[in-house]
Amino acid sequence: MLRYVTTNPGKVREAESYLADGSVSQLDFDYAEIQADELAPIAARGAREAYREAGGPVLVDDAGLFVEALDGFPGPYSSYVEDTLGIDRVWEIAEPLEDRRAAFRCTLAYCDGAGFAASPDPVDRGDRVAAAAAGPDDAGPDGTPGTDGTDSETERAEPLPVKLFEGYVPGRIVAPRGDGGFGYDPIFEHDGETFAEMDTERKNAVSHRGRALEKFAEWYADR
Ligand SMILES: O=c1nc[nH]c2c1ncn2[C@H]1C[C@H](O)[C@@H](COP(=O)(O)OP(=O)(O)OP(=O)(O)O)O1
Repeated sequence: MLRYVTTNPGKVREAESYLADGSVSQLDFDYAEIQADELAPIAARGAREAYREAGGPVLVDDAGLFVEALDGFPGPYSSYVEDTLGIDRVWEIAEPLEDRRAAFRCTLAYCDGAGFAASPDPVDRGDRVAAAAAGPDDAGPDGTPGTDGTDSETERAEPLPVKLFEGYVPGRIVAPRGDGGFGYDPIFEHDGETFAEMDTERKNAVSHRGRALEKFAEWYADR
């Protein structure tokens, strides 16, 4: 059973349509998020921690809103900024900007305790630490074992391999509109509609999470 690791029910709702019925369940686990400028190392670390917690395959979803004229703020800190300022005040910060272009980004990190380069023998998966690297197409710098050093919480010689999938959607920050979705959806407009004005199916067809899930689902089915 694959566990989709998040405390956010909005993410689960969107992920469900990409993951076959009954093959995945939510793991409501609040892994420690490291401080980093990019989502990939945060998601990769989270996936290793969640794998140890779950004892089986996990998919971690780390996402954020990046405002161009604010040098990517709030980016990896989107969750903290939503909880502290809230989206109305993020709109107030963006309103005076001439250029309100922004993007949502999502990184999915998959970890099952095995490597991914060679086709792994399912019987041999267990607790083995494989040295195989994540594929170059979808991997960020942290997808390759050894790049973030030894995990201090364990005695492992190498960090567990993690496979990364990234999704991105461009748009712009607008005054809040719509009741659907979650998080920053009411202030993020894509193609004339805010994400909060779209239903889940329409949002998935264009969103950062939809793109990342599509890549993951394709790889997962063929692995
Ligand atoms: O499609 C989206 N539509 C609107 N807002 C979104 C979206 N995707 C991410 N976001 C915002 C919500 C949160 O402020 C932050 C994600 O933070 P992030 O740490 O990945 O997730 P989280 O704290 O909500 O739950 P968890 O870490 O348990 O998965 O970006």
